Amino acid sequence: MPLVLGVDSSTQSTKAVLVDADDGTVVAHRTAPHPAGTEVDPRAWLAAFDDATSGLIDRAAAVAVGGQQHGLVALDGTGVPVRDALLWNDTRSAAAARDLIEEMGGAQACADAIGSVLVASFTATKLRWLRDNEPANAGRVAEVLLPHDYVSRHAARPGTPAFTDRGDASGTGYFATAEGAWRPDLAKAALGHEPALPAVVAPGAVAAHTVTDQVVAAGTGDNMGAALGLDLRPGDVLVSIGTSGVASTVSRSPIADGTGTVTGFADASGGFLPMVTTMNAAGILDLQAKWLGVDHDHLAMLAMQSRPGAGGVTFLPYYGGERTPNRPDATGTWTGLTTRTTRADLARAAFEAMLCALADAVDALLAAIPESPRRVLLVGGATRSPAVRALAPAILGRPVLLPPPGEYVALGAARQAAWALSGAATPPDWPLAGTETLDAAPQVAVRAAYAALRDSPSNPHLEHVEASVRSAPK
Ligand SMILES: Nc1ncnc2c1ncn2[C@@H]1O[C@H](COP(=O)(O)OP(=O)(O)O)[C@@H](O)[C@H]1O
Ligand SMILES: O=C(CO)[C@@H](O)[C@H](O)COP(=O)(O)O
Repeated sequence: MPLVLGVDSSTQSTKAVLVDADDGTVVAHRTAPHPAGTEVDPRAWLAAFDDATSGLIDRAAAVAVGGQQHGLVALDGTGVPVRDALLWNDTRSAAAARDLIEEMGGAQACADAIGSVLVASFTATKLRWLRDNEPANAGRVAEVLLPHDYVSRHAARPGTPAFTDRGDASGTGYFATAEGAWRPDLAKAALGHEPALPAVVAPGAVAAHTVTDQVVAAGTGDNMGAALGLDLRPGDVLVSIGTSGVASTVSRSPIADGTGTVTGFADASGGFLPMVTTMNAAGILDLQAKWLGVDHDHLAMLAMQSRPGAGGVTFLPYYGGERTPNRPDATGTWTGLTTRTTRADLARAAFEAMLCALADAVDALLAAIPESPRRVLLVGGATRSPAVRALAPAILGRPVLLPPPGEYVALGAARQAAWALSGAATPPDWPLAGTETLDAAPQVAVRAAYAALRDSPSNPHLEHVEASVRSAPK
């Protein structure tokens, strides 16, 4: 029974799971926190990797790292970061995204080239921001990595050249996703000169070895890792509620959505991963709990004391700007507050707003793919909340499958490690037992109230970016 180690270097923490390669049983797990913020010294992720994998990695025959997508780890000629990494949820490069889209010939041309329409999350936009705002730093950039590439190389023997996979590469903005090849010309256009890019390792292949000769697999983006961990099939929709809110599915063919709502990523097993991402998800609950001075259990209890519609309170949860819809400069907008509004209503409104944004994401995803929906699965840190579990099927308007509590990105990375270790053509079959079905009557009125506010012409952030994308040349 060989053991394999899967790691999720996600936005808020590193999670490591040690897994039996034969059947996917988790035998041990550890986590280590990351610094907060949208700009982080990437060496903190290496320290968190060392901490979370300590005592586990020595027991593993193979290891793989899943990581938060996008982001910019810019290294100088000696491999030292030229500045702190910019994360996927840092919106300072929104204008750079608009410029690059225009230079590529408009939104549809951009989607045709890379599979997605650029938003501030994508690495290419951060390279352009660096070129325009920190030219001295930009000039020192010799190599550009994604967060998971940087951590994977740390796991490998010193001197190993950097490597990545097509899943995470598809979120850079300089990777032709349908063809599976870098577009170094696009990286050069963004940065001003051509940086070294990591080798793209095939799904299931051995990418490198550790200093003690353990196999290191390619690793991937966290959402691709979750799809692998849950063995997602076409028609399955995975809703993940972590720092980001994500609705994703796997598909055999690429998409190119010129509206920018659905990003057309590659997955970690040779197919594609159409996906809709919101920037504000579990953090909405964190903030609401802080404002009300309660913990998460109390917040959930309060929310369940209110009624559907939260006593008329509705809000747009765009606290950190938003990506879907594309409103990077937006802020939160609360409506419907009266003298009758209670603390319970305020708590309830937070769950409803978070889930309405995710329901929009699911609808947009389903509208963009040819497959009819098979199953909707729910994962991520916020599923620990009983109120999320109670309200998700009601707001999503369909039954939701809740896999047993687990770190599914890390599990997917472990499955990739086991795949590379086996040398087989396909990943090992790991059964998923104990999935619970959540069901509730759909709350159509709650979604209608949210949609009315989201699309209200009086919303100060509505026109700005969406209009600029619409008017980009075809
Ligand atoms: N009981 C809970 N109720 C609501 N939210 C929770 C609970 N436990 C954890 N969370 C939230 O889950 C989030 C972390 O989820 P996770 O999927 O690990 O995020 P990421 O992968 O982005 O690092 C945090 O924002 C945290 O507050
Ligand atoms: O930007 C995206 C997807 O495009 C995010 O989903 C990041 O990949 C971060 O994920 P979490 O840390 O929230 O899981």
